[in-house]
Amino acid sequence: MSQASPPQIPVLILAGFLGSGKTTLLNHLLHRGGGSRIGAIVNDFGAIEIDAMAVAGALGDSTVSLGNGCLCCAVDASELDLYLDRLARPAARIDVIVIEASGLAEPQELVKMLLASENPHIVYGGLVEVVDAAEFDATREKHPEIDRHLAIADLVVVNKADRAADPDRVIRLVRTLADGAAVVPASYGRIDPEFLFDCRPTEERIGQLSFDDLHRHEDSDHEDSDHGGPHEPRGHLHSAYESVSFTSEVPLGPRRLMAFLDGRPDGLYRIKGYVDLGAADPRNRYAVHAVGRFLRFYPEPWPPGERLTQLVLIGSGIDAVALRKELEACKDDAPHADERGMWGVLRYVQEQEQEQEQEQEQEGEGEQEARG
Ligand SMILES: Nc1nc2c(ncn2[C@@H]2O[C@H](COP(=O)(O)OP(=O)(O)OP(=O)(O)O)[C@@H](O)[C@H]2O)c(=O)[nH]1
Repeated sequence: MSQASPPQIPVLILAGFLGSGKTTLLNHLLHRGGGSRIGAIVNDFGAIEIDAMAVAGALGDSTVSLGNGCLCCAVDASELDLYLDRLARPAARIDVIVIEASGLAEPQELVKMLLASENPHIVYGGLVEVVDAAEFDATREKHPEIDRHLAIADLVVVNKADRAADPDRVIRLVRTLADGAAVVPASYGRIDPEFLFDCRPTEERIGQLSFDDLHRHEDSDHEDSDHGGPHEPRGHLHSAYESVSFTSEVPLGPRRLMAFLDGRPDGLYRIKGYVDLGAADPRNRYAVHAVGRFLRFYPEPWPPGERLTQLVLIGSGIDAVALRKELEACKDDAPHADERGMWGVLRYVQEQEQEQEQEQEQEGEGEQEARG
């Protein structure tokens, strides 16, 4: 028998602003990762673990969920270590671990936590930043810190190329900010998995991401913001954001829900979760995603046994009490569906189906482009 120690498992960090497409990309990897066994740690910002639910089906017991708050603000790395231990045990036979950060996490904090890990079975495998090409300018304007995240990335995925008015301009701009890291365009996170499994930081980059350097980044955070709670370094994106969770056993009426969504305040940047539309469609639940002004519904059959509306709303300057009250007012358990009630919802399903059809047609083309 060989005495050689088993190879260390690379741990990748998948980061990127709210709604940029991290979960979509992770799901793509899980379905298209070839023979590699992927373990995932999913960190949700909201109290309901929507992202973890979205990947759990594909992974079974190789997913670990760290909900309700940013992992980057954990007091120490011990909780993360515990989960890494679980995934890295030889019996799990995992080849690569992906940590999906919350959309408000500070990537350098996560890198620091991984570099501090004493687990001999793992090695830091690089930072992947996902960028929403359609929202990039607006996000940078609001959060100039994003530039810093790109500067420490090992791979930047410029996602939602299908939605951006001029994706090439965004790609060029990202290249100037990404400090030599690889930059690949994508739609629906469909990149060649090889990019990730090969994105180990170069020696140069390990040097760049020394503790001293990361602390330096943290110091500058403290200078440029006046937000932040007692346990959160100021300047962290999430210090300005709040999340509201809403759960209901009573279905929501489609008309009422659409009125709520159409009138959502600008500060409410992200909504995600699952909605029970009751008699309007008893067979399906509706996954809902809002990112800025973008809104989509994805109907899918209810999993056996569970019928619950679960939503997470994330925004800055939002009125949590008022939002909860508005959602309460959407409840409607009328036994018969109002025939036209679903029209408003279906408008946002249809477009997505068309997009995906177009996407499927372009898929081969896109992958070729990503390779080039
Ligand atoms: N048009 C388009 N939509 C996309 C693309 N990638 C993701 N989406 C949609 O964008 C929404 C958000 O995607 P997610 O993958 O949940 O984003 P995320 O980064 O995990 O979100 P948070 O965890 O909340 O930060 C969903 O409705 C996705 O279907 C893309 O390339 N093009």
